[in-house]
Amino acid sequence: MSEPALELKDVRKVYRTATEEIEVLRGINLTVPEGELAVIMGPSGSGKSTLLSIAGGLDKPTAGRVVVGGVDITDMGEEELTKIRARKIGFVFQSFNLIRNYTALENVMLPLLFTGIFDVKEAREIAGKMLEIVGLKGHENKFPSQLSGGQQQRVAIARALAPSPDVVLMDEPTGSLDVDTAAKVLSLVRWLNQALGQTIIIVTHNPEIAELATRTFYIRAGMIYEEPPKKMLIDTIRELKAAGSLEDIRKTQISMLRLKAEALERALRGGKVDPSILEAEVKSLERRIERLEAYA
Ligand SMILES: Nc1ncnc2c1ncn2[C@@H]1O[C@H](COP(=O)(O)OP(=O)(O)OP(=O)(O)O)[C@@H](O)[C@H]1O
Repeated sequence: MSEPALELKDVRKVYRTATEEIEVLRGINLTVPEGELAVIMGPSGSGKSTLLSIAGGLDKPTAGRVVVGGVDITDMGEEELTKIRARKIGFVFQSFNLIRNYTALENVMLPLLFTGIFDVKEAREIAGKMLEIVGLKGHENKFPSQLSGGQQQRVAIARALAPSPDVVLMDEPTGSLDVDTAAKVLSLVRWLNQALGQTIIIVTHNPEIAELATRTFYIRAGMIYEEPPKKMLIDTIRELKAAGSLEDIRKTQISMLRLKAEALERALRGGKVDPSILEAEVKSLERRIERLEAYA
């Protein structure tokens, strides 16, 4: 049984300026089960970025609850939230947001170190594997300025996925890329969702991105609506089954998930993690491992 990777319960957001109040979100109920690739569309100014910031714990709702991987993050303080975000939520932005004077490998290592559960050696190992998975083997020591736009976005995707978060949130991930590069990045995103079982939520204007979705939502006038499911991604799944390296990548992902579970248990023994939160985290990791083993 899939559990929700993300739940928004009656989320409201009101922005107050000196002269007016804008109610951008008017009671959003959204459940994205584990393993889905959900796309949220909507016109400019409809509140897509606001929704994503709230889902990712970067901003607080005016009312309502936000639950990520079984953990309610709504009222968490900034210190706890920073670590929870690093372990449970990955972000990919339109403008890549890589650190200029860090190499590709160091950029991917950074969120792993922020989790507070991995040491430098483990972070380096996982970061190297993730860069390989996104097709950037051999580029580990390059700085962002030495990489193309598409390569930089792949580093950002590796960075978001490296801690095996419950959910990866992407805000217009191809908005800065030309058409061909965008298509390549999108097929990588779809492939990562299918191969790794990674839950991904994308907000976008671009109707082409909705073609990738296992679920499509529209946001309009502060409310969210789900579109009926489109065709299954049968061709992609066939394609993926035919790919020789898929098995190896799933094994790599399983080993990364196990490493994270071990690191969490170590952190618990060291008193670094709240035990009530840890239980939900370890369970969600176990479910992902089971799902990946079942694919094989
Ligand atoms: N910090 C803020 N203070 C006041 N109003 C804000 C703030 N952030 C966003 N808004 C307003 O909230 C509304 C929703 O903005 P948001 O960026 O979430 O929309 P969006 O759907 O992501 O738009 P786009 O597709 O153009 O990026 C807009 O009217 C915007 O002006």
